Amino acid sequence: MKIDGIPYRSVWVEPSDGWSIRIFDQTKLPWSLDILRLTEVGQVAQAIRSMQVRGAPLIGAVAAYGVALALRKDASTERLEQVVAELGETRPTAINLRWALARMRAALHNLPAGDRVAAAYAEAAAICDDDAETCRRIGEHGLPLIESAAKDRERVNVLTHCNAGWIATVDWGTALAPIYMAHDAGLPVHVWVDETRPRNQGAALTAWELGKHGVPHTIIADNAGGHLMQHGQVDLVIVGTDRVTRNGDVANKIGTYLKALAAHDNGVPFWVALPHSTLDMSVGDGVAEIPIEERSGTEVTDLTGRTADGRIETIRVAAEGSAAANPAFDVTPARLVTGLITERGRCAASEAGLRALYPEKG
Ligand SMILES: CSC[C@@H](O)[C@@H](O)C(=O)COP(=O)(O)O
Repeated sequence: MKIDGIPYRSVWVEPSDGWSIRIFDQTKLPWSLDILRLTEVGQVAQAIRSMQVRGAPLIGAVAAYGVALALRKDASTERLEQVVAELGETRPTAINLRWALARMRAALHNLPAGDRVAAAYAEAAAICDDDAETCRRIGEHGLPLIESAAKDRERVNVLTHCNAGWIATVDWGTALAPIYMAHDAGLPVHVWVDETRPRNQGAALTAWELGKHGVPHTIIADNAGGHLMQHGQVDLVIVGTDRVTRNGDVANKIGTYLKALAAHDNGVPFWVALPHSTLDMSVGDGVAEIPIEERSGTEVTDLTGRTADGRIETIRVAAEGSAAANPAFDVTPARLVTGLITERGRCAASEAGLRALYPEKG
């Protein structure tokens, strides 16, 4: 996608700068567009943990390049196993991270050590190309939902939660891909952007992305969605996901479950967009089995923003001395999900639906 007319992906390599890796520092958006240069696997792990890079597909892609950076120093089998294990621990909920690392391991394990660095860069690049094309196809398969909603409305109101746009993937995004395609096709799409406390990925990142692409949108407090649905102001919900189980349960940013409950109560279609790398067929019951990341309580008690004179500052908004809990994801049971939008088409959020689209998945 483009920023001020210049096409970008969310991660890229600079061969002319020692094959170092570039990402946007997402903790600085929307205030400044800082590009980070990563040359060591430790920097990659830190960028994932601190959420300088985030979004399920993107952390997988960046971790893949992290393997390549690590192997430049030591391409032994022992180091390969170690770095795959270490990067896999950086964030627990998004399965894309482990999917990408398993793919790297499978591609590299049986190669002679001397061939591994070039093969690692090539495999990481293939993961990126795969993700960009997969997300483009998710857009194509989600577009008809917006097209049909547009037939009897002056404006189609889509509500989304967190950021499942192009900066959460390598390109296009998952939940936002159909929205970009609808907007580009001239459809009158408008997006309700949940602010997404505590880290504000909606207000900071989704709103920034949509604004750069010229897509009409309005930021709302997380608690406003149910009210808007009761008053007929939401035509459909589209969210991304960090892991979908074989039953069709959906892990996504904390607060997604409450949106699904409100959508169910109001008869609003609730769609989930995902690439194949987000499917975890080894898990059945998502509520019981998906590990939910617990992050620092300071993300709840504090807020970061830009002051009038341009400084980025973090201030405490909570009462002094109170404890804060910060589960970063929740699981929406399949019964609340209208359907899944994948790169292979749409399906029911169920084992039968997923197996029909992905017969090769174990
Ligand atoms: C295409 S991204 C899908 C999900 O990763 C996204 O909705 C989300 O929950 C991101 O969480 P984050 O904690 O910001 O990495």
